Amino acid sequence: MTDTADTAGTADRAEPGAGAEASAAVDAAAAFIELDGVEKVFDVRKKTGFLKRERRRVRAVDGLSFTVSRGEMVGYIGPNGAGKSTTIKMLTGILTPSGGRLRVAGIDPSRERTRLAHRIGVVFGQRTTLWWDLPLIDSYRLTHRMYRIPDARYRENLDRCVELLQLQDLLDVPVRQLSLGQRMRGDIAAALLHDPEVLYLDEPTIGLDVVSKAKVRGFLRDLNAERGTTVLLTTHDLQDIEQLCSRVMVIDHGRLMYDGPLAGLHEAGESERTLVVDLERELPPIEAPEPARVVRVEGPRQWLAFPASASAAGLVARIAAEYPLVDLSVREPDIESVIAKMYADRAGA
Ligand SMILES: Nc1ncnc2c1ncn2[C@@H]1O[C@H](COP(=O)(O)OP(=O)(O)OP(=O)(O)O)[C@@H](O)[C@H]1O
Repeated sequence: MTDTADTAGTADRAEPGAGAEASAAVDAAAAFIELDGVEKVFDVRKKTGFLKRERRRVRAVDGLSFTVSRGEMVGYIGPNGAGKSTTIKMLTGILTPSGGRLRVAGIDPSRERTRLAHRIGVVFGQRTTLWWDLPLIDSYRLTHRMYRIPDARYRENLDRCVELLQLQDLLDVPVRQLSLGQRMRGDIAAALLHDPEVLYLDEPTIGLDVVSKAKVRGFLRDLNAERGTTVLLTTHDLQDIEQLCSRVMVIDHGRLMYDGPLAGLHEAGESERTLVVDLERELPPIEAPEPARVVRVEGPRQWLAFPASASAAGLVARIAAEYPLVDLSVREPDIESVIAKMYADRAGA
C-alpha cells in the first residue's frame, strides 16, 4: 500500500453485531495512531519427525484498521493469542507488518524506529526495562543519557514521577529487590522520563494488589489529563478499562471485533457480575430477586450472577435482610467471559 494522505484517518469501527466492516470517518488531522489493513503473518516451523519439519503460517494480525486520536486513552483487549502484543510490537517498530499501512505520529515505526523511540514510551507488565542489579536511580540516569534528555527536563520529569509514583524511598534500592508493584511504578517512570507523546501499556496492573493498582491508575489518569499523553492500554483487568478508558477495542484472531465504549461491550455481551456471599451456615440456594440467580453453592458460600450494568446495592440489602450474612464480595466479569458472551449473542442473533 502506498503512503498517501487519502488513506489516513479512516477507521473500521466495529459495532456489536455489525461486523468489522462497519466504518466511520475519524478526524484525520487528530489521528495520532493510524492502522489501515495491517497484517502480520509468522512462518512457524515445527518438527514433526526425525527429519521432517512442517511449515505453518500464523496470521497474528489480520487486516486491522483503526485510528487513535491524540490524547485518547484506549483499552485494547482480547483473549490470549488474539494479536494484542503483536500489534503493540508493530506500533513500536520491533516487528515489521507483513502488509497494510501503519503510522504513529506520522512515522513508519519499523523504518524509523529510533526516531519514533523518542516520542513513545512502552511498559510491559511482565518484563522490566530496568537494569536488574542496579539501584533504580541508575536506570534513570542511563535512560537520561540514552535518550539524550536535556538536563532540566530530565530533572523536572524525574521529580514529578518520583513524587506522584511515590518512589522517594526506592531510588537507591536495586531493582531485583523491589516488589512487583514498586517495580511497575519504577518502570512507568522510566518510560516517561523523555516526555513521550504516546504510552503503550501492556498489562500494567498484572499481579498488583488493590493499593498498587489504585496508585498506577491514578497516576495514568493524571498524566493523561495534565499532559494529554495518548495511552493504549492492554489488560485482562476490566477495572483498568472501566477506570481509565472511554473507548475500548476488542481484538480476536487478529481482527477488530468491537470498537466503542465499555458500556456498549457489556450490553453487547450482557455480561454479568458475581456476588459471593458467606452465610452463617449451609442453606438451600438463596431466593434472589430477578434477574439475579444462584449459580453455585459450596457449603455456606453461594455465588449469585447478576447483570454487570445493574447496581449490587439493592441485591445486597435484600439478601442481608433475609439471610444470616457473614461476609460478601462482588467479582467483576473477566474479559474472556465478556467476549465469549458477545460471540454467543452474535451467534444466536
Ligand atoms: N514470534 C512469533 N512467532 C510465531 N508466532 C507468533 C509470534 N508471536 C506471536 N505469535 C502468534 O501470534 C498470535 C498472536 O500472539 P500475540 O502474542 O500477539 O497475542 P496476545 O493477544 O498478545 O496474547 P496474550 O494475551 O496471551 O499475550 C498467537 O497465535 C501467537 O502464538
